[in-house]
Amino acid sequence: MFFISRIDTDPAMDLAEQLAKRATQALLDEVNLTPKPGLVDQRSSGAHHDLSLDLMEASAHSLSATFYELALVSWQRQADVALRLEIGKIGRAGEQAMMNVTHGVNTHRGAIWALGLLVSSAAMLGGEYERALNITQGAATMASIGDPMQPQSFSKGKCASQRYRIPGAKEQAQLGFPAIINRGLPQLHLSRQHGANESQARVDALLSMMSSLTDTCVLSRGGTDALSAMQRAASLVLDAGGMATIHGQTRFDQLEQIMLTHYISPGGSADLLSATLLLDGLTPTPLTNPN
Ligand SMILES: CC(C)(COP(=O)(O)OP(=O)(O)OC[C@H]1O[C@@H](n2cnc3c(N)ncnc32)[C@H](O)[C@@H]1O)[C@@H](O)C(=O)NCCC(=O)NCCS
Ligand SMILES: Nc1ncnc2c1ncn2[C@@H]1O[C@H](COP(=O)(O)OP(=O)(O)OP(=O)(O)O)[C@@H](O)[C@H]1O
Repeated sequence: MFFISRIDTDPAMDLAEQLAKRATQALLDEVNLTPKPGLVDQRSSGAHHDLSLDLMEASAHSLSATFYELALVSWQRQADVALRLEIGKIGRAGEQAMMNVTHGVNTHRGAIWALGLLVSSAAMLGGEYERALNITQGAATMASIGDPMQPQSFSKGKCASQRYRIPGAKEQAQLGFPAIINRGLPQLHLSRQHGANESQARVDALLSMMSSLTDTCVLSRGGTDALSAMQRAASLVLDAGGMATIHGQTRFDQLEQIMLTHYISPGGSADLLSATLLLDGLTPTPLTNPN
């Protein structure tokens, strides 16, 4: 007689593992996507003196444990202050773990925030979601609950938000990631439908977000003139047909020139591209209507 030994698997741990793997992969896919204007990619460090592809990849790998913990603690929980406190603590510990790996360089702060909230929301739903909106709405609810333990520290993003009176990373999450829902995901699906290859479609998605996002990375380095110039130039690439066309690629070169002249980098859009790729993998139904 044979006995089959059965090891019970824990659905919460299974989902947490899957979400952590996907979130880390989304960060790796974003940084490896080439060409990107002003950002670290496979060609160069763009407009960054303290970042490199190796550093970004090491940082992405270091965040797997944070995403796993965020998902595990959120499994089938309701959005409330208790959970907000827990994920705030894990998110800040993740920022610290990232800083330890990068020796103090900010590689992925905005990404921990955006992908962390999305991973948490997906786990709150117990992995049961059909559309990206289901996940972004839960993330928005969590982002809107104040964290009483949040330290009142200085940040360039907060400073730019207040100085120019524009929404930053926090507000983007509290509003349910409109840049992803209205720009990144629809553009990704549209470009694929129009025959762009996967890399071209992903760059188009990045450009679509760059054309409207009030990116505090850009504002703190270049002010409103640089932000407007970047938004305009990104939108011209898409107007010309996007990265799958010769005209689009010519406009992309012009955009890249603007980024390097102003020494600016769309870090916020890059974070939201990672989040777009994560959601696209979790909920592959297109947001656009092909008709
Ligand atoms: C909200 C965060 C990102 C801090 O934002 P703040 O603007 O104050 O700081 P900072 O300039 O250091 O980082 C902003 C980051 O967001 C990205 N970003 C910039 N502009 C935008 C924008 N308009 N939309 C989205 N992301 C943006 C940038 O890439 C940048 O890395 C976050 O670090 C935070 O508050 N964390 C606390 C931990 C927590 O509660 N975590 C819970 C979920 S994991
Ligand atoms: N491929 C990428 N290349 C560069 N930045 C990226 C990339 N992907 C995401 N980012 C985001 O951009 C942010 C870095 O922006 P930025 O360099 O403006 O931050 P900083 O270090 O606070 O400012 P500064 O470099 O002006 O001193 C990171 O926190 C990260 O979230």
